[in-house]
Amino acid sequence: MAQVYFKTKPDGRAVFDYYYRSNPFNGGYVIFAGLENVLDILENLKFVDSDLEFLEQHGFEQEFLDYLKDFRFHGTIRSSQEGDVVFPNRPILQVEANIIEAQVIETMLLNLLNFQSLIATKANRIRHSAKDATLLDMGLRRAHATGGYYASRAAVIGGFDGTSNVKAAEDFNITASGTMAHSFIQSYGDELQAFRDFAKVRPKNCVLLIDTYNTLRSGLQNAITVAKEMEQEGEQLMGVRLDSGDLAYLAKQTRKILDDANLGYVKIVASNQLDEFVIKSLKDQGAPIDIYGVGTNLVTGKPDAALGGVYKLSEFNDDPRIKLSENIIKVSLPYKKQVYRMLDKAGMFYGADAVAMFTEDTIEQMEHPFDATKHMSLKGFEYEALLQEVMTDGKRISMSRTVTEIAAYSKSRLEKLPEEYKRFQNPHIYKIGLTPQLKKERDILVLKHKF
Ligand SMILES: Nc1ncnc2c1ncn2[C@@H]1O[C@H](COP(=O)(O)OP(=O)(O)OP(=O)(O)O)[C@@H](O)[C@H]1O
Ligand SMILES: O=P(O)(O)OC[C@H]1O[C@H](OP(=O)(O)OP(=O)(O)O)[C@H](O)[C@@H]1O
Ligand SMILES: O=C(O)c1cccnc1
Repeated sequence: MAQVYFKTKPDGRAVFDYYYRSNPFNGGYVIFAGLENVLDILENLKFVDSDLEFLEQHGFEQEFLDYLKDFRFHGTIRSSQEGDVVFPNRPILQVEANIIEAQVIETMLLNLLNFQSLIATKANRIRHSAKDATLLDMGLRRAHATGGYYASRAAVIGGFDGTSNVKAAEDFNITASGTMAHSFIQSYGDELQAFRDFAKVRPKNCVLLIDTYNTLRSGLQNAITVAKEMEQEGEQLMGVRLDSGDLAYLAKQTRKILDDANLGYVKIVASNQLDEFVIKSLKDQGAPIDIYGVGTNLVTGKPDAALGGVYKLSEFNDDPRIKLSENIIKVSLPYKKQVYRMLDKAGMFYGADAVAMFTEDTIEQMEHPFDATKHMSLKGFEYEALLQEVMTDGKRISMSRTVTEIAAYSKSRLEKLPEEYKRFQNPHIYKIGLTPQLKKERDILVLKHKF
């Protein structure tokens, strides 16, 4: 496509929208993640000699390859802030650029935003169940190959506290954490000696895995012995980890036995195929678990596996563009747009985002995108414009934000979303409406292209 654009309309200006059509996990929202990584790539995007040689072998013309040699992204990006709570069928990010530049970045942008938004959302659901407990990502070994790297980043944006993925911890400046594997204890055969050696070499943040042989009769007793020995050395055992069996029963027994041994400070860590539902159930059963380690279900976004975000052309050389579909919900929104979020008197999200043409300066009403009987007056509402310019002419216009800052922002945004949108069963549906002008212009284009 890029080579054809280069030969036929090299100066074409495009506007593309990134959005998704339905919430994952039957949930009520998505946590938008991956923006900083997209901006990093856009600032540094180029074709090196080996890329050009590869493309030459695939029949691309010399003139086009010469163009790619000096290729840089010079576009403008307007976007929701990374970490914000977002909803289906409204632009989350908008790219305004030369058509070749805007097209070449499509798959990279979708890959980063769809995956990280899926995992940040899953992480946030787990955070919702875990309440104030500590959450650790343990998923790299079960992740879809290199996806694990970005999953660890997204997990922290969604509310996790740390990761066992040391490379992600180093690169994204997030907390690295870990306990021990069964193989460590198996290698000794003698569980007590394994615990002793570990505690001696790594006394700080030491967590002993107690289910290799028998959780209550062997692992816990040996952990208590080592905890007492650590006290003699002026150290404290941080915790014990349960990784099998009935986690509620074992956590209650473990807590009682630790407390009876005057080890009230020793924390209980639990892992084993956890997700938001198991953690909620454990909480409901009163399991005294302080720290949850979550792997597979987090980093694979189980059971959904992908967020179906799309990248659709909405304007070309200042003319609106539309994509029709048999399925009315899949008809795209033409024109360059802005999205406004309605706030209630207390500054909480009211439950409605209005999509407007970028050129509209007052918005007074929003209409249901397809149901002519449904509309809502926006008069008297405070609102926020959600698509903010983050990149102009290929350059970021503000400092990049750290993962910790993004996570804090995400938390503050979620606090503004009323609880009924966060529940797991039949969450309240957040309203997305179109201004009458945008709806009218969309319908004119639908009729123009209809057969
Ligand atoms: N009290 C509980 N309430 C609800 N779910 C639990 C409870 N205890 C454990 N689970 C969950 O039930 C599932 C049990 O899985 P599984 O049968 O593989 O465990 P296991 O047999 O104890 O472990 P392993 O095979 O590793 O020895 C896991 O997802 C676990 O997190
Ligand atoms: O269950 P997940 O949510 O995916 O969490 C991570 C799991 O990975 C580890 O087990 P694994 O069997 O890989 O190794 P281990 O022998 O070290 O426990 C760990 O003990 C957890 O059980
Ligand atoms: O630190 C741990 O205990 C850990 C890390 C990754 C996977 N399973 C366990």
